[in-house]
Amino acid sequence: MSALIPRPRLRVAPGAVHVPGWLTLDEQRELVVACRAWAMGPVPIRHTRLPRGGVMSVRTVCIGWHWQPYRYTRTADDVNGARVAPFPDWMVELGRRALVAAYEDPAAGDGYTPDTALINFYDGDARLGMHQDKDERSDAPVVSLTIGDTCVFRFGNTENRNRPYTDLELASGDLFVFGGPSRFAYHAVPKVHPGTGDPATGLASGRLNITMRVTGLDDGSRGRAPRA
Ligand SMILES: O=C(O)CCC(=O)C(=O)O
Ligand SMILES: [Fe+2]
Repeated sequence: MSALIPRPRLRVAPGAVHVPGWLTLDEQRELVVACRAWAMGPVPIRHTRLPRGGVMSVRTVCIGWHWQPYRYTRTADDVNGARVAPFPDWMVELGRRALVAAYEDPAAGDGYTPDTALINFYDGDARLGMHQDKDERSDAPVVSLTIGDTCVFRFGNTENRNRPYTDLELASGDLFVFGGPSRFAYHAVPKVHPGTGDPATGLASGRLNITMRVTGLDDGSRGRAPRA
C-alpha cells in the first residue's frame, strides 16, 4: 500500500484498535536490532512444536516468560532449557504508550506492566491460524507491533474461529491493541505479502511481530492455571 495514502485509526471492535504507522522508522530500527539479538539467545528463535507433533510455520522467541503450547515458564524447556531474556523496562514504557495512543486516553497505560512478549518472524509462506491468546492469567490488553512486510490480520469474535471477523492489513509500524471485551477474541494471520516491507527498517524481508502481554504469573506459579 502506498505510504502516500493515509490510513485511518480504526476501532475494529470494542477494545480492539488499529493505529496505522504508530512506530517511527527509528523505533522500528531499534526494535529490529533488539529482536535480532533476542533471536540469537539465550533462547534461539525456533519453530514452536505443537503437542500433537505439528510445527508452527512462524518462528518465535520470547522474552520475560517463555511460551510453549499452552503455558508460560521462565525456562525454554522445549528449546534449550535456558532462562529467557528479561523483559526490559523500555518495552514496558512502549507498551504503556501504545495503550495511550490506541485508547486516546492519557491514563490508559497506568498500571499496565507487560511481562512477556512473543516475537514472531514470518518468512516465505508462514502464517498463523485462528486462535485466542488465553494462556495468560490476566485480562490486560495485548499490544501488537508489526515491522516489515504487510500482512492480512483477521480479527474475529470471542465465541469461535468462524465469522463474524474483520480482515485488515497490518503494515510496518502499525500498532494493534486488543483489550476489554475483545481481549479473548480469536485472531489469525492468514497471509503475508512478501516484499512489501521497507528495508530501511533493517529487515530485508519477512514480517516481524511483537505481542506484549501480562501473564499474571509470578515465579511461584507455573503452567496453565485457570484465570482468576
Ligand atoms: O503476528 C501477528 O500479528 C499476531 C501474532 C499472534 O497472534 C500471537 O503471537 O499470538
Ligand atoms: Fe495471538
